[in-house]
Amino acid sequence: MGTIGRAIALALDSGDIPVQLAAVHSRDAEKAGVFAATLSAKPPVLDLDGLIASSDLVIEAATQAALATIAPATLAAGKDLMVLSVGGLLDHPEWADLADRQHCKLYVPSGAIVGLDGVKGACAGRVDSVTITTRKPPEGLDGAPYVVEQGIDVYAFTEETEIFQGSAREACKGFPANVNVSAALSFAGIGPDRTRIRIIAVPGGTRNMHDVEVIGEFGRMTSHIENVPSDTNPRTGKLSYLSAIAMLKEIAGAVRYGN
Ligand SMILES: NC(=O)C1=CN([C@@H]2O[C@H](COP(=O)(O)OP(=O)(O)OC[C@H]3O[C@@H](n4cnc5c(N)ncnc54)[C@H](OP(=O)(O)O)[C@@H]3O)[C@@H](O)[C@H]2O)C=CC1
Ligand SMILES: O=C([O-])CC(=O)C(=O)O
Repeated sequence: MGTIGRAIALALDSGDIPVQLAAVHSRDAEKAGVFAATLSAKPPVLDLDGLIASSDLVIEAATQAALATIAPATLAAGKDLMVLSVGGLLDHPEWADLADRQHCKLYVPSGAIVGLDGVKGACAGRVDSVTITTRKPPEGLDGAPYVVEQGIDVYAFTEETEIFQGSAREACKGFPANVNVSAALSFAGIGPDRTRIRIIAVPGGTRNMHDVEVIGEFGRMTSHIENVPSDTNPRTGKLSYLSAIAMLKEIAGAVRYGN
């Protein structure tokens, strides 16, 4: 029931998508209840087991830490799962196997990144490198575990400054609420250890930006997004929830566009 969860709930409540919001879940049931009461559907606020039991598809939009509980519980119950805290999937390849055994689906929307269709196509052939460069204003990086551990003052920079360079797997540990896009890119592409990421703090920046470059036998592909930070979480760009809403529409519909 954070930024993404509420945006999805509101989209479902508008009635534009043929999907019913069965229930919501939060650590703070009272706070969630206040929000749920504003929806015309008035979904019940349930504990996790109750939510899973009453749903066909569970959408995780919480944290990587919460995903460690939500994913195995949902999949073990044979229910489909959509994951936003995508970095939390990196160290759990067994969840894909569990979904397979339970005949249910694990969905990862593109979220705040663009071009994963092309990356998937490219990876059907030989790909030599995948690199993502993430640029965020200080507010979009503040408080990340890596920033805290390294004692980096993200507000002190006067010009664009690279604060991290490494693999997507390392980045998702150091920046679990900031670069889930690099995990989605890894799954679409060449995996979290070969996918490289640079994270750049942009003083005075107003957009969360991600530049992806893929080089392979197909040639070279680049993508660029300038994502407006959401109103309630500066780390999260608006396309994050719009992408999840679009994926829900496709799941509920008969036609699927793109790859
Ligand atoms: N894939 C992508 O492209 C993107 C992914 N993300 C990721 O998606 C996730 C959600 O993002 P966003 O909505 O912006 O984050 P918010 O911080 O706005 O909301 C997260 C919510 O999760 C709740 N929460 C935390 N722990 C638990 C738990 N154990 N059980 C239930 N609820 C819990 C928090 O509520 P409270 O603290 O009140 O309990 C909070 O309301 C994050 O992990 C974020 O990094 C974000 C942007 C893009
Ligand atoms: O919205 C963004 O820029 C991406 C983001 O927070 C994430 O990937 O975790």
